[in-house]
Amino acid sequence: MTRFFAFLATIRWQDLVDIIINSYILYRVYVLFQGTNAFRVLVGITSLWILQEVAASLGLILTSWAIRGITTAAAIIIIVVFRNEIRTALQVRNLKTFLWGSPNREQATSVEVIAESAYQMGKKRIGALIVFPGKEDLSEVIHGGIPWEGIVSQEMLVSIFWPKNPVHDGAVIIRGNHVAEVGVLLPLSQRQDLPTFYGTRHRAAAGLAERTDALVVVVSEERGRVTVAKDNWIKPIAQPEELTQLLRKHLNLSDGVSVDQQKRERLKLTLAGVLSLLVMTGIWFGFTRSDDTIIALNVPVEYVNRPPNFEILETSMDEARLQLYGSSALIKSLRTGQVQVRVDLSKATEGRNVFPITQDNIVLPPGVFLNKVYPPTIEVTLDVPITKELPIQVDWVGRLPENLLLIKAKVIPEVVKVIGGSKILEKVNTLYTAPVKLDNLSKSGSLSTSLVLTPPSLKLTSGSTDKVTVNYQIEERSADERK
Ligand SMILES: Nc1ncnc2c1ncn2[C@@H]1O[C@H](COP(=O)(O)OP(=O)(O)OP(=O)(O)O)[C@@H](O)[C@H]1O
Repeated sequence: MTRFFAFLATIRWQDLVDIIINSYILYRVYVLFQGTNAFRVLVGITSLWILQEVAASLGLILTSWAIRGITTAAAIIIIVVFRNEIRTALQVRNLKTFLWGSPNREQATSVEVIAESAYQMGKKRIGALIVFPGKEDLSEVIHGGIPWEGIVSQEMLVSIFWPKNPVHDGAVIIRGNHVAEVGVLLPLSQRQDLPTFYGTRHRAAAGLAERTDALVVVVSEERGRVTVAKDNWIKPIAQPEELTQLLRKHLNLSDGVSVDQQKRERLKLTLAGVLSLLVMTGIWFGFTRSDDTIIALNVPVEYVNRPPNFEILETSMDEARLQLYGSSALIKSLRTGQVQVRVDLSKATEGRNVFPITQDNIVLPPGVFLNKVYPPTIEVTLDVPITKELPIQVDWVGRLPENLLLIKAKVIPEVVKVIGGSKILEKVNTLYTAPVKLDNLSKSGSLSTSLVLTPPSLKLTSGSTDKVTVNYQIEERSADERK
């Protein structure tokens, strides 16, 4: 028991927030995608992944390797094949619905108006085909629609299907409280068991219902009967109330759904919430509480907040050796750059400064902890920058041929101004050019070369250039000199 409480004490508030945020994301993915094909495939991929982990833990090398390949390929395929469905699921009206609401519930379709219109059209023998999409994307199976942004009303529906209207042929698509498209061609059902008096209008309704999760209402021009097609069934509906009920259920509008169904829906969502929480807690434990692993890392030391009037002359160490520990999953995923050692120089003074390296100087990713650090202190010597004029000398290398003699060499400019730490510049009295090979020279002339700033902390003053010209004079040795 005491062990359990000791364990609880190690859980930080950040860990709880972490689990809650990720559980909620998982729960929202379920709410937005439930019932779609993409969701079913996602569940399949997750099951494959679990299977692969089990196979790996049992040591089934080939099986786990093969499942991993299939899972990776399937994850790419899901995005390509279901891109339209994913887009539809994410296409909600506002951020609030995306983060909080139920995607179907916000669209209050006037189901009574639609039911009333269907029976009115039936009475007047006006044929109609009305599609109510579910969660699945229809764009792959329907064709030829004309966009139509109009709020649903009895007058509008009747006038669209009025036989003299140019767009009365085909189906209308209802989204929320809008007629989204008119004149849409639906796929025909190939079923043999449909009654013979069902013509192409009814076959089109059955065809779309078979292929997708849409509900289609048909009004027969010949008989005036209202028929509904959904999944694999198609049946006449005698009363407007019954049609209203069916539409409410399909559109997930609560007051039309029975109390039982509402309860079931609530239970399903609660279960999804609890399951998301359990899954995320499990993943969190797997990640952060697996066996502790220790690693040693060499991390470059960063010196920050250097007072602008000082230069760093010398440091005792450029790297600190850290011994870190944490769960093996976190330690394995550790990348350079996630760990930083920083020494704050804001309070440093001229000369030698000693800084202790403690937990406060080290930035670690969450879940990774410091065990030891070497060295425990770092020495930093700071210096004040000054400007100094230095003569330039040519760095001759190699030898002239035996018969030649370098008489004179002049560097232009002869001096250059550099900026550097006062202690450094105390010891520097000359600046050299880049090495110039004597072996290549055969007669007097001039050449261009550059300056080498040594030590590298030196900088040229503005206006100075690191390019210099060397004019040199070479003469032949006399016979006596050669001897
Ligand atoms: N693939 C289709 N997609 C959308 N609408 C279609 C399609 N095929 C036919 N229709 C609609 O159905 C009408 C033809 O209906 P048809 O008489 O063949 O069918 P029906 O099932 O007997 O219907 P009704 O009882 O109204 O006569 C067309 O004018 C057109 O508006």
